[in-house]
Amino acid sequence: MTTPFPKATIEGYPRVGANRELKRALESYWAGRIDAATFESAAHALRLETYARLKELGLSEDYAIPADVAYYDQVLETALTIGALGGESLDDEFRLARGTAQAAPLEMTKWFDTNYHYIVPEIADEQGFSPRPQRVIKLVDEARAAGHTVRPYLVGPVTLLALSKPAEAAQRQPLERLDEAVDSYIAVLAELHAQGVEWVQLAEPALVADLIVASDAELAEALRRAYGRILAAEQRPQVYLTTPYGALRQGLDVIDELRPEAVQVDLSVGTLNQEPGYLERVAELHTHLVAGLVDGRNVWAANLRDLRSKLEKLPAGTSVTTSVSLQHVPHTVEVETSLPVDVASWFSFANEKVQEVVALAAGPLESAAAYAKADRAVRTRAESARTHDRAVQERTAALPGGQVARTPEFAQRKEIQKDLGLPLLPTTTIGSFPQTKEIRAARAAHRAGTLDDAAYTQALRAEVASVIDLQERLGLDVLVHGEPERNDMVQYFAELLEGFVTTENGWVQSYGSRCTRPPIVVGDISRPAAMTVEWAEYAQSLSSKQVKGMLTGPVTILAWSFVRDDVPQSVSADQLGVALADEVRDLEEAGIDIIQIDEPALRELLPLREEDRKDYLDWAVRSFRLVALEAKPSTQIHTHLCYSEFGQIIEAVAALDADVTSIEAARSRMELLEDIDEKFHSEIGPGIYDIHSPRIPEVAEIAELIRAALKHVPAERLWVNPDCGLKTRGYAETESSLRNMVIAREEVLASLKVNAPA
Ligand code: MET
Ligand SMILES: [Zn+2]
Repeated sequence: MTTPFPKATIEGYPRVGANRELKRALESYWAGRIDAATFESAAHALRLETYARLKELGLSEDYAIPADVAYYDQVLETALTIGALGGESLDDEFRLARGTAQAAPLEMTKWFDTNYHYIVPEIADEQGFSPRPQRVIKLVDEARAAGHTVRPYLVGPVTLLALSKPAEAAQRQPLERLDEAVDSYIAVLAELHAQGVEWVQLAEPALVADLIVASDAELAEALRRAYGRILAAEQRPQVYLTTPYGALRQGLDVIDELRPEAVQVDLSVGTLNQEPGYLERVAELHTHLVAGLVDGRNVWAANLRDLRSKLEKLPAGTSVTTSVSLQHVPHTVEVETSLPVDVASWFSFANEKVQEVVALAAGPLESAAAYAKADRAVRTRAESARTHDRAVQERTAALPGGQVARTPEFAQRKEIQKDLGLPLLPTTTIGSFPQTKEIRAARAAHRAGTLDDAAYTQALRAEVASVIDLQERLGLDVLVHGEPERNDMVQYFAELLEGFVTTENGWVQSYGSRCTRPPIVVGDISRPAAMTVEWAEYAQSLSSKQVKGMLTGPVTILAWSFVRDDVPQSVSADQLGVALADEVRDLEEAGIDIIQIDEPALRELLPLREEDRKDYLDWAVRSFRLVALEAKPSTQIHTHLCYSEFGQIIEAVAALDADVTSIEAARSRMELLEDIDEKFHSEIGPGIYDIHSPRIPEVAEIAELIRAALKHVPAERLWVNPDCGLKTRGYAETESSLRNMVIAREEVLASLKVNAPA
């Protein structure tokens, strides 16, 4: 007798803890304040608390609760479980994730199109795959001892290998190792079976994306190969194959042939809009269907009646789950006591989403109260003046459609901007200077009400003055005010714009122990008053050199917030575009001649499917251009990008039409610049040193990088700057690094003059 798949489940749950208990335990352990046993027992207590809570919220059937736990990252832990990396201990995991004094950590990159970052396994040719099921068995046992029958979770073999990369000098691509990896999965599953586990979750989100390493067809073929064997194994739990984050294409037909015992599909509103007909296609599957109806990646209360009608189009007996793991949303709305009351009822965080899943599965007769509450939330939100601002809508409706362009064009602007009087190879920084303990303490005290506005402003101004003084002493050409007033480059703007709310405890895991608190776009966006002018103006008053105004661009603001689900993102992007354009105008009026609009997240929102990308890039580029559209030709507009490789979207970066583009390049040793000349017209500041490391770059190596850049970009177009902002660094290293940067620039400049034809 086998246990049937539960009627209601979720794909995953936040791991850090409602009060960020795991974060604290991790950081205490890393700092040596607690030992391994204390750490493990804190993590163990947190897991059991989570299981008990989920049960209480309604996930009471056996195997309804996923044991998707990981200390650092689920990809890394799966790789350790199948023995793809060597090592398996706690310290092995942290060594791989965080590096040591001798060894660099593994790379980290974005998990599909979310703001979660996973650890990229690097697989060496000589690395065998030896099953290490103990980690998962331990989770099963500890849950059992507490009376819970949980469902072990592993990233599936196709996704694991598609997201891995070959170790240095490895000849073989990870996906070529699929058969070996599958052997190890089979062994792990056999061990789970021996322990009496009846369901295991294998997550295969790679199937919903067009990846650079493999096309949709290739991934579907890998799926066939891998699961053909996994499902043929005799000693195994029933397989729950999940496909979150989007719609399957060819993978869906393969799954229908393979027939794992249960299959999850993402049926969120967003995915169904992208992929019309998906609901009908999945309804035809010949397996137990688990409908991912409750949207796991946003914070909006579900329209239960609408979702229930979708569920009714699926075969009788279909189970209900979330579209993706709930790890992307905060724990609970309950603790948010300072949200406006009307707004609070529109939100569902993780716990509330669990209740939605349960109510959907039970139906409107059994859960009448939940449906009535959902109806009310849907109605009041649609009717609220907070979501619909007539003036904002009229303003964006009056904008020209399609692409917009700043005039005159770049070549003419460049002539006009010569009046800025900048030297050849100008030096600058990306914006933030170290956020000192004192600044953080002042911000906390101000928040807590123990430091009044005047004293807080005074502390910030003193910091700005010292940052300006430092840059003057170092001899930088274009200065910044240092951004001490910003807790975060997105939250700062969200707090000052209409149309956003921010939470007090809405933490979500970004990576490892790192959490962020994304603001929420609730409605139409506008700018009630200038946001950055007082700081830029004050900084400019202290120097005769130009000070750059510093703005975060529309795409990055949206990428690092929870967005609306009642309008397309392009609508919010246009609204942000014109709001920030007003800020540009006010900065110009305050005498600021250089304005930087940061778009580090431009690559992040790139859709998983190839055919959706053009559309995205069109509205993304448009929103940036709206910000700069009315800028005076004499105003030099900069942009800054980092955090990813931009090769794939380099044309869109060029299309931003900034006058100067600074871009992360030090780690790839200027590779990016190889064919930049044909694709790019603007001036460019490839990051000349890596700010992610405390290491102080030497003059010679910076000079070498500048020379490497000069091979691809003429001196008239080249800027010299670090890779990114300096807010995570200390002052001592910042000062030495920037000093070396300025000296290196002088050296290169001198040799250019010597070599120049008379
Ligand atoms: N202006 C910002 C800073 O310097 C840009 C950061 S990009 C992640 O911090
Ligand atoms: Zn950056």
